Amino acid sequence: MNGRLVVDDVHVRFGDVVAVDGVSLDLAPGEILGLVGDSGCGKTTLARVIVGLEQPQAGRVFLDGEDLTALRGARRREVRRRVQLVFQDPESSLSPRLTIGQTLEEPLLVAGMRSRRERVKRVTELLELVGLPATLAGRRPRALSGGQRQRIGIARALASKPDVLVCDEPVSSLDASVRAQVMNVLLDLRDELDVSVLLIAHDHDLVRQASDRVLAMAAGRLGSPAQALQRR
Ligand SMILES: Nc1ncnc2c1ncn2[C@@H]1O[C@H](COP(=O)(O)OP(=O)(O)OP(=O)(O)O)[C@@H](O)[C@H]1O
Repeated sequence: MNGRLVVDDVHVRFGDVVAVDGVSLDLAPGEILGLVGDSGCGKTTLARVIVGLEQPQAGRVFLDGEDLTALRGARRREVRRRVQLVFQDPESSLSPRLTIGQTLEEPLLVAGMRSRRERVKRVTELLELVGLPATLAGRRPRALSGGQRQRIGIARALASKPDVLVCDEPVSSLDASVRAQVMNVLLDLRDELDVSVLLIAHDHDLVRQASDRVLAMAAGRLGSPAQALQRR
């Protein structure tokens, strides 16, 4: 089973600010690992390093034994697609000009899926995976609710069939009433697709309920094992 993610002693600083200060963690295949911590403790920076949007000054990230920080060119793109980020704010991460279908087709095109018929079929599958009707494909983001938009954000991350999803505050922009629904989508996906999930949020209760294991981050570092909360 794929999806073992190992973060090994990652350091990131922005000028004088130490954002991530020697973080190591291990996400097992199919595991949901929670990461909690106050605003500014470095969670988003760590997420960006893991998905390759930020280059660490030191440390490495391995996916199934392969060092993601050392990969270049086509191999980098190939392995990178296996680790996808679900953004916090679907409002700003979805293009208002594109229909939902076009948004979901984009990563399929990048992955080389040339046949339009295949893409349309896959878009329908992706919508189904996140519990949305195929008819939404023709709509634009503004016609959708916040919860539906975040489901589209998750579907887009799933388009390239990743082994790892990094979810950075996936429900914090949503109303309390729809948070549980969107969290359930993530939990179902883990069971259905065997995807590993790094679930980042400041809401301890939400993370504890959804995760197999929870790590706490403060001032760029992970807490001692005594601070880590175990659900099982
Ligand atoms: N691009 C950047 N340039 C300069 N400083 C940055 C940059 N990105 C993050 N920082 C700083 O690094 C520290 C960690 O920020 P980060 O966004 O990773 O924390 P966070 O825990 O995700 O917070 P939040 O929950 O508010 O997003 C903060 O002090 C932040 O101001």
